[in-house]
Amino acid sequence: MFSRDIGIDLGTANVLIHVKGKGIVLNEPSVVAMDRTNGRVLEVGEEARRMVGRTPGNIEAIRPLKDGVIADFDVTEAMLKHFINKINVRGMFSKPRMLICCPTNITKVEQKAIKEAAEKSGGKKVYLEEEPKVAAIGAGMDIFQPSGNMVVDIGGGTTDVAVLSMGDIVTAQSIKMAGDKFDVEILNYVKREYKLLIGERTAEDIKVHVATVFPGARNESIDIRGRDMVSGLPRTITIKSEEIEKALREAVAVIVQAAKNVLERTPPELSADIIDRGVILTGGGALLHGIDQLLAEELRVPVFLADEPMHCVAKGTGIMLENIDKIEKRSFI
Ligand SMILES: Nc1ncnc2c1ncn2[C@@H]1O[C@H](COP(=O)(O)OP(=O)(O)OP(=O)(O)O)[C@@H](O)[C@H]1O
Repeated sequence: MFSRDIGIDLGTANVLIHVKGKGIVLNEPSVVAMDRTNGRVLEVGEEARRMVGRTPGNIEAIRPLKDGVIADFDVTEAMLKHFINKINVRGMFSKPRMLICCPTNITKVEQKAIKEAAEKSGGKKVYLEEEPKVAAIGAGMDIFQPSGNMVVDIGGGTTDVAVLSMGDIVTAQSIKMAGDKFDVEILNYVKREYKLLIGERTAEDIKVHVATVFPGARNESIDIRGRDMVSGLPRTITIKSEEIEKALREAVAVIVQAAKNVLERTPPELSADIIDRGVILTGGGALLHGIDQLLAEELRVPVFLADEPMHCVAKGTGIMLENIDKIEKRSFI
């Protein structure tokens, strides 16, 4: 009988749960729909996401995690409980141990808040681990050798850049520039250039279907609908890849700079390893068209996109859970 320890990638955009021996059993957006009048939770995850920007006055679709930290503790707790109940932890033989991934720069208070929410949701013992480390493991890097490995994990709320060696982070930087901010940049561009108001979901569609961040690398277009700011009426416009490349230029420059900062602080022996092994990109933001080419050009090292980049952290928790007994002996957050 396998033990039911579980790993959770508690992300700003998505929550993934990995059960030891089973793999990824849950992958849902981090969204909760609530009735404002009585505080009741109406929907969680995919169902709630469909409501974003489409709710009547008394219903609110909330994203309880913002910039990779807990913005609304009670709602985060309700969301975690819902997801954990969904995978039926309580029906398990015994309470599971939980390994939860969080960004590198969250405060002790925020760490405690995440742990408490997981314990209240049925965790016997809850461990927290830093996201870039687990992402690197999930991407297949052997970070336990005395050699340099560099990972750039671009999520919804945060981008974590880290150089790892011998199982630990040597240099790292976590910035609040990632997928969500790309959406905001696109939304603002459309507002500025076309005087058209669009929603978050539409901005994300543009990012996924036509965006590129490497000049000339993509040539797509998409028809989008929104509300004309002057007439107040619905209007359709066509957006091209080259426009979005310009709209995202400043935002991606911030990520490039963070990667450069980390490389500048990396000991020379480890830098040499990174030239040989390259940089691995993980997280949903790594799927942004052209980001691998742009980073390779700017950093002058090979850059690789991980297999299934959005699953790396959850897969990494699975690998770490295999070694949970060793992990238990170490001092954890
Ligand atoms: N094909 C794509 N192109 C560009 N961006 C994408 C694509 N697919 C997903 N994304 C973006 O990836 C982001 C979500 O990634 P992910 O699930 O790794 O984040 P997260 O782990 O929830 O966030 P964080 O690590 O900040 O807590 C969203 O902003 C989403 O729009």
